[in-house]
Amino acid sequence: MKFGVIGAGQMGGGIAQVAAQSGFDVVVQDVKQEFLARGQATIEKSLAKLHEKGRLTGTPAEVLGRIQFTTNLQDFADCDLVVEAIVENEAVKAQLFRQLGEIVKPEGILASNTSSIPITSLATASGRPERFIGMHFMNPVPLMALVEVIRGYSTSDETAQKVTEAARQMSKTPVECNDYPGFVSNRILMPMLNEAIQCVMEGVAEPEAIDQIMKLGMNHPMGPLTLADFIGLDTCLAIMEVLHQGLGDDKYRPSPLLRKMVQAGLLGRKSGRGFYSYEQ
Ligand SMILES: CC(=O)CC(=O)SCCNC(=O)CCNC(=O)[C@H](O)C(C)(C)COP(=O)(O)OP(=O)(O)OC[C@H]1O[C@@H](n2cnc3c(N)ncnc32)[C@H](O)[C@@H]1OP(=O)(O)O
Ligand SMILES: NC(=O)C1=CN([C@@H]2O[C@H](COP(=O)(O)OP(=O)(O)OC[C@H]3O[C@@H](n4cnc5c(N)ncnc54)[C@H](OP(=O)(O)O)[C@@H]3O)[C@@H](O)[C@H]2O)C=CC1
Repeated sequence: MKFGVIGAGQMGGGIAQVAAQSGFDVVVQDVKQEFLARGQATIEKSLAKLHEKGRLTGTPAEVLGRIQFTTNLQDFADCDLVVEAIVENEAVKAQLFRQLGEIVKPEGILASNTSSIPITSLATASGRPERFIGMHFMNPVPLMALVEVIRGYSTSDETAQKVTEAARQMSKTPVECNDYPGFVSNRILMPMLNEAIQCVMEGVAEPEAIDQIMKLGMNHPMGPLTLADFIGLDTCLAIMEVLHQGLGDDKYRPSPLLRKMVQAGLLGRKSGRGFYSYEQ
């Protein structure tokens, strides 16, 4: 299986790593060499950690050796499955899928790791809606068990079956759902994170207190504000916008504080500051 990944950010890097760990030949693309270098460094760190704990089959060098880094989309021509993990923006993703539909061999499957954007709409842009699907990995990809598999309106049974099988080969548990805004994962998770942000805005409690209450009181592994910083506040805002527009209910309105923080460039862990500060 030749496995393609577009975007070498936190999700794309993680997906490429896990695909290579499961023995696939992987090609990962990003728009600039510096983003590829950053993605490679993150993969190397994660592989070293897994190796140290005895949780890696083979050596980090063997796994890394199965990953080709490129800035050229033509390198996806002979891929059997390509997973897109670029910015959560429908117009940008649709434009990419129009190009990929022309480049990837006709029998190749195209998938999006989108958190919320309609799979059916991206499938139409790709020009191969039967061989298009949502393959939604969770962050951090090397540690999280779930892949949410989202069928678009025209996704074929064969495509769903192949992608489910690929997820299992990657030691993940695929769970299917239908194409509604935010699918299941983010329709339920993101309003909770948005509400935690609203609590900060209204002065209900300090961020640390909100996180502690949810960690100690509900046994969540991370508090909601730590998790929002981890996901990326730009991504959280983009998901809330899709929920708000797609479901047409004001209960999904993005918190004004979330909007303001994104406008200020406070994107969470990836920009060095969100609700908390991080070393870069
Ligand atoms: C937005 C979307 O569309 C969908 C989404 O993905 S939503 C986000 C979904 N994800 C979550 O909700 C994550 C919630 N958090 C968690 O489950 C946990 O905090 C976690 C699994 C991330 C970490 O587990 P934890 O028990 O808190 O332990 P923690 O000590 O932080 O990490 C465990 C180990 O894994 C390691 N680790 C963390 N990330 C790693 C990675 N990417 N690769 C390899 N190792 C990693 C840590 O270094 C740590 O190692 P040590 O034990 O040697 O210190
Ligand atoms: N963060 C999370 O927890 C999760 C995110 N997702 C989804 O995964 C996708 C990626 O998110 P995430 O990894 O967090 O985002 P990041 O910002 O970490 O990474 C996105 C990467 O894609 C690059 N990129 C942007 N546009 C293009 C393009 N046209 N072609 C190639 N590369 C491009 C970005 O470059 P640049 O820096 O220049 O923009 C960046 O390197 C989104 O759709 C998101 O909703 C899904 C599950 C969890």
